[in-house]
Amino acid sequence: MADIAFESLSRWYGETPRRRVVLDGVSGHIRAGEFVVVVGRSGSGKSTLLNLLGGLDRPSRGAVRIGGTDLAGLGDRALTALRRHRMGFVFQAYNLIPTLSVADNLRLPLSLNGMDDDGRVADWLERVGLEGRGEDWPDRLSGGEQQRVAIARALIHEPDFILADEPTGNLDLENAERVVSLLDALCRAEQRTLIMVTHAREVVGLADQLLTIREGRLVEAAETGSAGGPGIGAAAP
Ligand SMILES: Nc1ncnc2c1ncn2[C@@H]1O[C@H](COP(=O)(O)OP(=O)(O)OP(=O)(O)O)[C@@H](O)[C@H]1O
Repeated sequence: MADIAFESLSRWYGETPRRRVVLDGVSGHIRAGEFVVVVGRSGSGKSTLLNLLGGLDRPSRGAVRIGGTDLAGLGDRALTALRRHRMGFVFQAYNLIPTLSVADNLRLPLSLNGMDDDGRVADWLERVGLEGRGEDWPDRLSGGEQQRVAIARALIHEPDFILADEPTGNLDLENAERVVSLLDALCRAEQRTLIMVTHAREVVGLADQLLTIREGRLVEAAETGSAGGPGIGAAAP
């Protein structure tokens, strides 16, 4: 388990005079085991920040440190290894491999990490409420079911960090609530860090930390209010 620190993080595209700055010197600290929600308007830089924290992209300036290790000091192979072992990703479009069964989709991160099945696939299918569906093709599953497979796939190799980019973007309210509470519960049970980009404001109430981005900059908490408020499924006061 490790904290993530990011300092003066910037990402731009192109060169001056056409340089386009999409993330502009953002700093923060994410403690191991926290649920962090990233919100902001479309195009504000949320996915850009998530991709930098997850080592999917490299900053133009500034640093990301995971447990004190500066990602800039890692070559591409080391960065790939860090992502493979220590991170799990969940995207809006599920991104399951359509030519592999559900169970084989779950076996993929295991084999990439040199881990045996040892009942893990069946265990994770059960944890996400899909017991007995391992031999199905992904396209036989509903959107909500596919996203639950994607959650199992992101967690099965026991990563320290789960990065989720709009995981409920394609789902109706009922499935969205189920996916968010599943991710929250599964990460909290094992003290895994969960960083989620979302447009669903109701998720904010579940977060330990809220990062609000406006035009590439972090908005101070005092400007947005705290991360309190009722979450998905919370009883009305
Ligand atoms: N490869 C690229 N080249 C140029 N601009 C890019 C590139 N990738 C992203 N951008 C721009 O960076 C800005 C921030 O994009 P980002 O995907 O981080 O926004 P976002 O807040 O996640 O948006 P959304 O909520 O719509 O997904 C956008 O204006 C986008 O057009």
